[in-house]
Amino acid sequence: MISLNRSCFLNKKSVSGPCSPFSQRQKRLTSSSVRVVALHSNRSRDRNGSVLMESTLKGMRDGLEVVDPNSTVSGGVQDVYGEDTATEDQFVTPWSLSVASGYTLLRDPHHNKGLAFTAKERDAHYLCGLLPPVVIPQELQVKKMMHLIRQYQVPLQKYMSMMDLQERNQKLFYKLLIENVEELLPIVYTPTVGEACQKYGSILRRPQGLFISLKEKGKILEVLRNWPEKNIQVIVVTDGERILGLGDLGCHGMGIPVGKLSLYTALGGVRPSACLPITIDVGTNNEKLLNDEFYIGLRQRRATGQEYAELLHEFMTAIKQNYGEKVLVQQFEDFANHNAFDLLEKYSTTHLVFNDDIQGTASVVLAGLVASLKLVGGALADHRFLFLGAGEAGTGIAELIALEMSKQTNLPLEETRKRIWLVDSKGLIVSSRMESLQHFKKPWAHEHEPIKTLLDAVNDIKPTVLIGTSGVGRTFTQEVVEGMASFNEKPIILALSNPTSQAECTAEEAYTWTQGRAIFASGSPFAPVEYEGKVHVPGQANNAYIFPGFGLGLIMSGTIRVHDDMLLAAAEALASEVTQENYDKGLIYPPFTNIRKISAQIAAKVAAKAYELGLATRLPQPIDLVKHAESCMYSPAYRSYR
Ligand SMILES: NC(=O)C1=CN([C@@H]2O[C@H](COP(=O)(O)OP(=O)(O)OC[C@H]3O[C@@H](n4cnc5c(N)ncnc54)[C@H](OP(=O)(O)O)[C@@H]3O)[C@@H](O)[C@H]2O)C=CC1
Ligand SMILES: CC(=O)C(=O)O
Ligand SMILES: [Mg+2]
Repeated sequence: MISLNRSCFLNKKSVSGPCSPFSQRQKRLTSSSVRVVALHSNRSRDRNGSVLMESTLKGMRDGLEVVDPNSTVSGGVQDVYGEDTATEDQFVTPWSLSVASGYTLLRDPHHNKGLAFTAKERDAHYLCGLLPPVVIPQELQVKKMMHLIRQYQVPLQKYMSMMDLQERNQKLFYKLLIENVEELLPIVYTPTVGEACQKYGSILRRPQGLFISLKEKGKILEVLRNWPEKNIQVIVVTDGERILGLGDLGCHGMGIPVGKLSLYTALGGVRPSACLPITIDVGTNNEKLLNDEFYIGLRQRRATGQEYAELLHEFMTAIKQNYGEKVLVQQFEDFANHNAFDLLEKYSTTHLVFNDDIQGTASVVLAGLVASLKLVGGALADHRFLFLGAGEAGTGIAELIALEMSKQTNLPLEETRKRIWLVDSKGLIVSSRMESLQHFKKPWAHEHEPIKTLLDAVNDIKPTVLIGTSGVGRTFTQEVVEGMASFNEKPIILALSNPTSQAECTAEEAYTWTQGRAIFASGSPFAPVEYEGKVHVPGQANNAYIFPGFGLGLIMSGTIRVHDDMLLAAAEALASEVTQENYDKGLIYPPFTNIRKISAQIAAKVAAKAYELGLATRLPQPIDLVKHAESCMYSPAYRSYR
């Protein structure tokens, strides 16, 4: 394997054949007996090298002269490519050829193995002297990295250390994450990713995804083509307007698609090269960011209305044009609800789109509720549900619960919805508010006297399940939780808002205020709590349980559209993974330790449903879908280089 990273300057005159950068470079390679392993014409727009070759050839076609810099250099190390001697008015070509060896191989995160390169590989790939003599196995590298990460006290330092590793050695990053998922999930994902987004402008080192801003209007297709990987299977896209419960973080929201996609790989086994994080930048209404000198996005207020819709439409069209009609899961993430529902509805008939906050969250919460029935008894339809928060997560979950109840009871949706109540910032959603309600709240406007506060709603409706999706921390007050405990033997309390600071209550509060009787889960993780001698382990009700396996199921079956029944299938698969041992600890979700196996089960159930519905295109259907899912999964083990 070889790689070049050289430059050559061009003057605006004519091209002189023998001195063309291509022939010069080839001559150099031959003379130094370096083996070109792959220089395929079909890599002409592949990462680094071929793109540059093409731009150089274009330069030649445009009538540029290649000047031999040898003639301008006397003595010492030759400035063969003229990069040292070029003046500001001379063009320099940033030569790079993508087949990596030597120093460049060490800097290629896809292929770098660091100290794990064997002696033979070091010899064959020009690495001798570039590494200290020791050769260590990947397992020891994992141990060493974990030791280093554990020494950092500040979560953001751990996050940055993980991001550095991802940029340095991708396989090691994923091995670390897969083998230490419980410990590292709170670092690469919520809650730490929230802080990382808040400080993204300061901590960003290398771009980790595509930024598509209003400036790119009219040329989004070209921008997509700048991404080095071509075989994309999953895109996670945000416009940064509702990042976790932290509000509008504009372009700094990029941390979310990056984090979600690292989970697609670590938890769901989708190849990292098939994942593309995208941030659409239409400005921000966050005054603090607009005045922050380190802000990396467009310094303007958010575009809305037609301007927004046109940019998004161009983006959606370009995605299809660039990647074709073949399957590509596009996950909308952390859009504000005034755009999220409309985008999902508009594109769900033309694209394979999925909104994680509405649909993935619904599936994960339904799974937890189905599992919790083992602890509290009864059927889903025997329970009463009250939500604080009637946005994407709240109404998304409510709708899937109602759908599942309807399937179980054969009652119409309109009936099953009546067992579910939602409170928003103005109080209980009731029919007298109908006129002023956003469209996604209207199905939940039941006949009832207006109620202003959550506490009054709790005392009036007497729910068996209380779900927080408000994005506002500490809104499940002591009175609210004690109220739940006063009429439920085992109140189910889910504080789903992220990150930890926005959780509606803490695990400790939930257990203490219910005398250890609550069945509690939260969006961001909480440590186990000891209450009167018993240890309670809170579960993590987070869509991270669902979207990686869900996405894998869509990809492996070649599914062309998402259907609600697939969300139900995913929920059923997840719920069935909760063991008696988990229940004994009060858990309604399995631990993340086995998440890859769980993802394979979810993927298999989703794919099976897709085949059943006639939405899968990969035919024939594999006989054993679980085995098939497992066999499709990316492995972070190093490969041997010839
Ligand atoms: N655990 C998980 O997997 C997931 C967690 N979430 C979390 O859920 C939260 C909400 O997300 P999402 O639904 O997308 O956000 P939305 O903005 O769509 O919805 C928020 C809802 O909360 C209501 N609300 C805000 N403040 C209050 C308040 N003080 N009292 C009562 N209601 C209030 C809003 O009311 P109004 O409509 O009147 O403005 C709105 O209905 C976020 O923190 C997010 O991180 C989201 C997805 C997945
Ligand atoms: C988990 C998630 O998707 C959210 O909090 O938005
Ligand atoms: Mg989200």
